[in-house]
Amino acid sequence: MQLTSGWLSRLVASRSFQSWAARFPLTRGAVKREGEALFDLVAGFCHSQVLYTVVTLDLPGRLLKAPASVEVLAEEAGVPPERMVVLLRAAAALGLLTSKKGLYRLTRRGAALAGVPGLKEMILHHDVLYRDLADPVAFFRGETETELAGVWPYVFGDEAAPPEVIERYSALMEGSQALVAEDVLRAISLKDVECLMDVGGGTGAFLIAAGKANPATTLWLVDLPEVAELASVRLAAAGMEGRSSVFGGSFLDDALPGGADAVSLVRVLYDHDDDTVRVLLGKVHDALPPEGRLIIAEPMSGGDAPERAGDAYFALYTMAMRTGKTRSSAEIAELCREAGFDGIEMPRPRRPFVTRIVTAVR
Ligand SMILES: C[S@@+](CC[C@H](N)C(=O)[O-])C[C@H]1O[C@@H](n2cnc3c(N)ncnc32)[C@H](O)[C@@H]1O
Repeated sequence: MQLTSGWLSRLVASRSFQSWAARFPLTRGAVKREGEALFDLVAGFCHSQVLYTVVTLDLPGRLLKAPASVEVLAEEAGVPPERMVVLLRAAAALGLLTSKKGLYRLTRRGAALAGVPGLKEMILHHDVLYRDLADPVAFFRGETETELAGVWPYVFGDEAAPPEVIERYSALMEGSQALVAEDVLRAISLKDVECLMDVGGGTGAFLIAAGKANPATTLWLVDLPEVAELASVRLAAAGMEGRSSVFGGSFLDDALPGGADAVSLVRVLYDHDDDTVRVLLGKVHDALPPEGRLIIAEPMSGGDAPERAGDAYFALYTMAMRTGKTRSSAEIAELCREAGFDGIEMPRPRRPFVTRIVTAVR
């Protein structure tokens, strides 16, 4: 429901109007829906914590094997039965579980939670984000020292982070890459691309998917040296050793290799501030030949039409990373133009919460 004028907002906020609208047949349906939506916002934190507990206790994995009673699940999870029933009913209310004849089982949404690649890991690493948001007013005032930057050490140019930290963030990205690659490769044809260079390509999951869909394309990956090593192993395991090259280095310090006719930046820009993005796009521009293509894919802000995933989740997440920023496709397009690109296109996103896409031509 959108209100554009002040007097209308004041009317809707008034108690007498609310009570009349909740009874009047033509408005009571909308009032009920608005009330429910408002209460969902009130309760959102509890919903997230129920989800976090369900995933931490691996209830989806457990119930995928067989339905189970409160008592069995309580025993297995080490939760008292009278508390377990509260958790299970909460998960049922959120559409994840259902119960029949004393047994809990997964709903379709619960089964999706068990099966969507990378989702479980994403939810589990939210413990850090939730700590960062524990005092949200201080967070928005910029008064907190957030921990999330520690999960992504490269954001402060810390390229020599401990291997376990690098492996953890790489696994997190690799796990969730399948959906991104699916949406990008559906939206964009790479069939005319002779050599695709995936910059900040992680362990190669996107490049492997692109390579499978385009068997004639040569595959190049650029990432920090430790990540590049992991990528070489993955590309070899995918049988793509012969058609791929991996470059270990920093796109902040080094020029990008020249010779590719397309460059992809998948979930890279939103890690960095505008100055770093300008430097990176400038290097991509230098590395591409005339008519070379740039493909940018990541979750984006809705801009003038804010949307839940981009503006009420990723924008907070990237802000907690400290150097990050969730931009709208229009903002990304503008940065591309500044770097000398044109021919900007923004294919309609299939699942904006997974990724949006901006493409440009050198
Ligand atoms: C959020 S991850 C995205 C990985 C992959 N593109 C994906 O979508 O799964 C960002 C990647 O950029 C890489 N990266 C960050 N700073 C970098 C730098 N200065 N030079 C090269 N790669 C960098 C990280 O190591 C990481 O693999």
